[in-house]
Amino acid sequence: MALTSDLKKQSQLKEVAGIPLQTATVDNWSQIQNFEAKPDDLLICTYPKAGTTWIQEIVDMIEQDADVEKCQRAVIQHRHPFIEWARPPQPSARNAKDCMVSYYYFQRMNQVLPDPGTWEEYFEAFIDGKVGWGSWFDHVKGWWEKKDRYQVLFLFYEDIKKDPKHEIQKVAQFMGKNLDETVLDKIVQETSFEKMKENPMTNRSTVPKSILDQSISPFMRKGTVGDWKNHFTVAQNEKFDEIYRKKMEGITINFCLEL
Ligand SMILES: Nc1ncnc2c1ncn2[C@@H]1O[C@H](COP(=O)(O)OS(=O)(=O)O)[C@@H](OP(=O)(O)O)[C@H]1O
Repeated sequence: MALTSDLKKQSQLKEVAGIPLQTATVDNWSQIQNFEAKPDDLLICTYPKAGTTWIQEIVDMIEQDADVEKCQRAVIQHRHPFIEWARPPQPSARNAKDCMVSYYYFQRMNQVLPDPGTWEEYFEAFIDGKVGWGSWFDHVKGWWEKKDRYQVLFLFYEDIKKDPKHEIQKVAQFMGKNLDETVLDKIVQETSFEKMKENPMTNRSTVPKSILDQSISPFMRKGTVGDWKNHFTVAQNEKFDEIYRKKMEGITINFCLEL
């Protein structure tokens, strides 16, 4: 308990160009900024809680031709290290409302991120981009505007949820892989929420409780589209939609908010 609250106290974020980030990231920023990708590197660029772990597992399963044993070689955060963790594009977007709810629970259970406060407080902080890794709006707008200029595959969490086979096929094509039907079906099965929730290489169960306290909220929490409806009040929803319209003006992007 003491360790937990000490970590929480040290979990204040610092900023780079106005974007709140973890202290270790900010302290190593020059090294991170100098990262040079190799021509065949594949970057997964997700807003927190948008389905990072899901797309990481899908990409690894594609690379390994659905060899489950090979995908068990290490935990997901080692198979696909985070550049900004200073131990070192494929943006995946998830609708802002579900991201907000998922992030709120994550900040409650993650002892190295600041305490999110009440849901009402968090709602305001998220809208203002005063959360780790900054504004959802800036992330999505930034990548959406760049997607046609670079070799970028823009994916939506909600689409993967709706038709995983079709979306996984799209990722494989982007990676230049031709998957036969059996391999594809296996990837769909192995990357389902239920399977990944039970898989110690993806469910973060190997991370100590002093860092991720899964008794507060599991890392693999619900994995659904539309959980925001259980959290947003009518007034919050109206306010959010108004802000969304303003911030996303001129962006022709359609997020699915329920299935
Ligand atoms: N296979 C699969 N299917 C559906 N949903 C899945 C899957 N794997 C992870 N998830 C859900 O994604 C949310 C976690 O997002 P991230 O992996 O981006 O989190 S993190 O930023 O890396 O901490 C988190 O969402 P919530 O359940 O809404 O909290 C996870 O449950």
